[in-house]
Amino acid sequence: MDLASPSCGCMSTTEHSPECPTGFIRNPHIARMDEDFLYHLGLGTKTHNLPEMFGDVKFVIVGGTPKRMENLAKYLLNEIKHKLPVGTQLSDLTGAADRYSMYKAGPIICVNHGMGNPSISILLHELIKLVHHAKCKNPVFIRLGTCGGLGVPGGTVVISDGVLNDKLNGEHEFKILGNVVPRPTKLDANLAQELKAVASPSDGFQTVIGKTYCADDFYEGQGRLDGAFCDYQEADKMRWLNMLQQRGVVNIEMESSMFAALTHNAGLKAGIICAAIVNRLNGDQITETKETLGEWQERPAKLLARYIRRQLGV
Ligand SMILES: O=P(O)(O)O[C@@H]1C[C@H](O)[C@@H](CO)O1
Ligand SMILES: O=c1cc[nH]c(=O)[nH]1
Repeated sequence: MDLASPSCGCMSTTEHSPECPTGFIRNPHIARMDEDFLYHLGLGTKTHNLPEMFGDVKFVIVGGTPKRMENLAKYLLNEIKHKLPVGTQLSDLTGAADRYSMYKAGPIICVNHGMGNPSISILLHELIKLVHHAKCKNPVFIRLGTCGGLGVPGGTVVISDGVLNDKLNGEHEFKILGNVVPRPTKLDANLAQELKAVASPSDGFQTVIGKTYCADDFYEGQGRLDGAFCDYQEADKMRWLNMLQQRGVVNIEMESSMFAALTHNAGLKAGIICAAIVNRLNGDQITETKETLGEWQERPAKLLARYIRRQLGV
């Protein structure tokens, strides 16, 4: 399969420059389509005026659950002091699609991605097409989530500066037409530093930067001993976790490799900021109270709000 010669003038189909003139999508078929309907978002180029609805979007925030994204949008709305048009309220913009939920807080959209790489992949294809069709200018994509920490206590905020796959390299292996197509899982280094720069010693929690290991599931894929199945021993698990730690891995979650590979392929500035909800060197079960988990999950949102306010100058 020849995937090596993009028409945009970039080095290759896997290394587009952020200034790439073709926009965010790398698909010549789309321009030939009469209509592009983003099925899982319930939005289309004919049914909706996407530039009018989303042309002002500067930040695309994704995270697992619909409720977290709705609460985040409410919080950010207040933080950036944005007033919704009179007579309107924050509501799910995905209409009848009923797969993902999307909330718009001025120049920010908050969308839930479900669990795992396949789920976030569908969403990102459609979000990347959305910002393309809406003609958004330099939107920044950020995944805001939870993770297992590696050698950091629960409540630590982890900013990713790279993503490793199960082969311990910085690629996501896409399966396309029966071929394995590796694409780099690169995140924006400046964005990681910008997010870290808004953390403060007075926050009452620590914020660290490190590598993220992306797993395909929560249990055996992350070396847990508490899944329905387990054919290895505690010592095997610890050997693997220690080996990951030696490679610079600070956290483990389930969407980072797809997120990094797709946003990088689109030439988008992108980053990942997560709250660790367990230190995997100490155990597997998540046993904190709902209140504690809720407070921990607000921590990355606080840093995100400071970063966005700084960018918007508000
Ligand atoms: O961002 P969230 O908290 O939804 O993501 C992590 C990774 C998995 O999707 C999920 C597993 O509990 O949490
Ligand atoms: O341990 C954890 C916690 C949250 N999400 C994960 O994928 N793993």
